Amino acid sequence: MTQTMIGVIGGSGLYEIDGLEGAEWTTVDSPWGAPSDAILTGRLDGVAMAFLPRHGRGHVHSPTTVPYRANIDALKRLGVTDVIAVSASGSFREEMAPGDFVVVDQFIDRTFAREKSFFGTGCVGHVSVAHPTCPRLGAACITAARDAGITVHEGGTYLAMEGPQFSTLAESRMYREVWGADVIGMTNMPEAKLAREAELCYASVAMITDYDSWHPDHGEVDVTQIIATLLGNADKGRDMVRRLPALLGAERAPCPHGCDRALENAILTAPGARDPELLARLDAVAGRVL
Ligand SMILES: CSC[C@H]1O[C@H](OP(=O)(O)O)[C@H](O)[C@@H]1O
Ligand SMILES: Nc1ncnc2[nH]cnc12
Repeated sequence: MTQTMIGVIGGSGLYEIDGLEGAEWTTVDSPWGAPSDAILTGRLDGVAMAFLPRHGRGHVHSPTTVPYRANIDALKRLGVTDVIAVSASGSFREEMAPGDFVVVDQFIDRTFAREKSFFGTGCVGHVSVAHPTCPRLGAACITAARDAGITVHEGGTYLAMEGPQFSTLAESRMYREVWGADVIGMTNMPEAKLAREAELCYASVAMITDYDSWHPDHGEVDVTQIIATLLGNADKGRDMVRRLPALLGAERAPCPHGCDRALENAILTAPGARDPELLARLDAVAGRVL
C-alpha cells in the first residue's frame, strides 16, 4: 500500500480550490522547465492533495505554451499518484449540454506544436495509450459528480485541437459526424500521454461550456459565452473535487489497470547507450525503472 496524493489540474476558470487543511502554494523545480504556476498543497479528509492551475493564476499560458512536461513532472515529484484533469470543453452531442460534465475515456490527438514525450534520443520509451484514462479514477469522478448533483455522462471521446482559435464549421461538423468525437478542447493532449509515461493514473472531466459551432440553434462558439457558463461550472468542479478524497481513501493499492506500472518493458535503449543527461531529467518520471 502507498499513500494517495490526488493532483488536480484546473482548466480555464478553475484557478484554485478551497477547503484544504494546511494549504500552501509550493514552488516545484522541474528539470523540464517551470510548471504553469506554484502548486497548492494541503489535505482534505485526511488525503494529501495538490492543485495546479493549468494556465497559471491570471490565465497566462495558452493551450500551446502550457508547460505540459514540467506540470506532470512537478506533480510526480511532489508524490501525486492520481491526476484529475478538469477542463472547459465544447460539446458535439445535443444531450451533453452546457453545464454538464463528461468523464472522458478516449482522445483524438490533433495537436501538433507541443512536446509530447519525456523520452527521446538517448532514452527511447514507448508506452501504450490504447486506454488513456484510468477507469478506477474515472469511476470516482462519476460518483463524486453525481453526489454533487451534477449531470455527468460516463465516457466520451475528447478531440484535442491545437487552437488557440476555435474550429471552423467544417472541422466542427467533421469531428462530430465523421470522426465521432463527443467533446472538444485544447489541452488534454499531450497531458494524458505524459501522465501515462509518468505512471500516473489520469482521469479527465470535461465541463461543457458550449456546443462548439455545429449546432444550428446555438450559432458559433465565442469566449464570452464560454466564460458565462464556465463560472458556474467551476463551482461545480470544486464541489466534485471536495468529494474525491473520501471516495479514493488515504491508502492506495496498486492500480488494477496497471497505470502505475506503464513503464515496465517500455524502454528500448540499451543501458550502455543511454544519455546520462536525459536519464538525470527522467529521475522522477521514470526513476523506478531506470
Ligand atoms: C476558455 S476557452 C478555450 C480554452 O478553454 C479550455 O481550457 P482548459 O482545457 O484548460 O479548461 C480549452 O482547452 C482552451 O484552452
Ligand atoms: N468549443 C471549444 N473548442 C475548443 N476548446 C474549447 N474549450 C471550451 N469550448 C471549446
